[in-house]
Amino acid sequence: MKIGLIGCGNIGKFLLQSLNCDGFLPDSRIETVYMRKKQSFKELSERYGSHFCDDFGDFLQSDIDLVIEAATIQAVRLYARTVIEHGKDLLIISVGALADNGLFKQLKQLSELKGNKIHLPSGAIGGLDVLKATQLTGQLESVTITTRKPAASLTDKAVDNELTLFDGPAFEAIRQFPKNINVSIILSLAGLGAEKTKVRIIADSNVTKNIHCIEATGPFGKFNLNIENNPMPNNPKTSYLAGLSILSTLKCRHEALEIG
Ligand SMILES: NC(=O)C1=CN([C@@H]2O[C@H](COP(=O)(O)OP(=O)(O)OC[C@H]3O[C@@H](n4cnc5c(N)ncnc54)[C@H](O)[C@@H]3O)[C@@H](O)[C@H]2O)C=CC1
Ligand SMILES: O=C([O-])CC(=O)C(=O)O
Repeated sequence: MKIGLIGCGNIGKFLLQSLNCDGFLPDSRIETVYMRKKQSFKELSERYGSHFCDDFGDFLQSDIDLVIEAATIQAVRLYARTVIEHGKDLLIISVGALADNGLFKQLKQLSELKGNKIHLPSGAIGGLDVLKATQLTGQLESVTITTRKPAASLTDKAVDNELTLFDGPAFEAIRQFPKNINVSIILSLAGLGAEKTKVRIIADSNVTKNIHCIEATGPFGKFNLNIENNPMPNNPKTSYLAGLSILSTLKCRHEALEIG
């Protein structure tokens, strides 16, 4: 699989290392990277063996089948349509962009029309299989996620113990915390939507991990998931699992046997 990557930050470099240097998926390689800091091209290209470019047209013309977005919600708004219009599959990790129902529908319709796939990995959480199964049959009544991160990842304010920064629906949570609560939107897409999915965000001066606690209830029963994620070394806002979930999504893409 020939991959194009948008964004070369924390997750982007993790993917370059995993695919191009460590060979975790022997049939997949990042061929081209679109990023804006031209001064790092030479060094990065020597390290990872990919072609780096700052012209989006050149990026799309390069020999790639699938584009991975690992940048920002704004980058999804800017580039997702064009990627699909050019007949490429797309994997989005800044999935918070899809809280915008209009954009979500547009991308879905466009990919159906072009015969391309859009992959939305589970990111820094799990349990989406439970939400999808229960939602499909009207068995899901409530979904809540409580996210607790080291205070400095969420606020400049001094926090003594803990401070609840947000308590409300997912669509508003992602508007206020676009770099910290993409997980609430993948939950919304799998379950009850961004208006009914409830979110609490807590800045905690006593934790070093990114902790997500998910509760779902309905006639099916009750579901609880508590995940304590180690952060990525260079961006403590982002959990290591988010990068791993992209590798897993890539691996499953063409497999005959599907688990879960
Ligand atoms: N779905 C999930 O569970 C998770 C999603 N994320 C999201 O994944 C994304 C990437 O995370 P990190 O790598 O940790 O962030 P990062 O901040 O380390 O890297 C993002 C990179 O994208 C670049 N960038 C920004 N706008 C761009 C544009 N228009 N075109 C090209 N490059 C652009 C930045 O210069 C930066 O180098 C973020 O949006 C983050 O919020 C992070 C963790 C979990
Ligand atoms: O990485 C995490 O734990 C969650 C996160 O930043 C996000 O959902 O945007």
